[in-house]
Amino acid sequence: MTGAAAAGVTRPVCVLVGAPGSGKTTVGQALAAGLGVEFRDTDVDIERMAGKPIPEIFIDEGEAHFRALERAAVAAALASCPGVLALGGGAVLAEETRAALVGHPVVFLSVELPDAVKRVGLGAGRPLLAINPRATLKHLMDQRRPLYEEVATATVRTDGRSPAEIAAEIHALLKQR
Ligand SMILES: Nc1ncnc2c1ncn2[C@@H]1O[C@H](COP(=O)(O)OP(=O)(O)OP(=O)(O)O)[C@@H](O)[C@H]1O
Ligand SMILES: O=C(O)C1=C[C@@H](O)[C@@H](O)[C@H](O)C1
Ligand SMILES: [Mg+2]
Repeated sequence: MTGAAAAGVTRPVCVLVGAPGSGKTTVGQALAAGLGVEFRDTDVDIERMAGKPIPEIFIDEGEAHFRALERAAVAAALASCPGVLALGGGAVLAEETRAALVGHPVVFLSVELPDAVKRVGLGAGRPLLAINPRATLKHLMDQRRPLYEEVATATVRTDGRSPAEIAAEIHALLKQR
């Protein structure tokens, strides 16, 4: 038994970070299935906590309120998720969250703009991409790449690769640890 397990502390086997459309949810589900562990997504936790979809939180209470819910959701999940945990695309903007990720196995799913644009389409369900999705996505990705790299213990490229292939690479990386 590890020290953490002996102390009754639950930690994710893998935390996924990356831009909208990098595949955190899709790859995370495949990875969790392959490892036989639960999959958790902080976006889903936030919607449950707020009792409404993320676009409605942005409209009704604004982005600052959403980010506060997100910081709380990430902290709770890091302390209670025993499986694969996907964070929202903007979670790493919070210094508190970046600090909380230290010591966890964090995989940055990298994606370049052409594949990201294909994957998010018109940005449906992603409030930050509601206007001019391509330009906004480019701006978000440029701003956030250093933050994803700062928290990551490994980076896995996703361009032109299938979710199953990416999940298999992460599975192999986790086995090496
Ligand atoms: N490697 C891939 N190749 C092709 N399509 C992909 C790949 N990964 C994800 N997709 C598709 O791209 C879309 C976005 O993927 P997904 O929702 O998993 O991204 P995300 O990183 O969770 O985004 P968000 O930050 O908005 O939650 C989905 O339609 C998914 O099927
Ligand atoms: O990139 C972002 O800032 C976001 C990504 C999504 O996962 C959601 O967390 C929300 O739509 C905000
Ligand atoms: Mg997602």
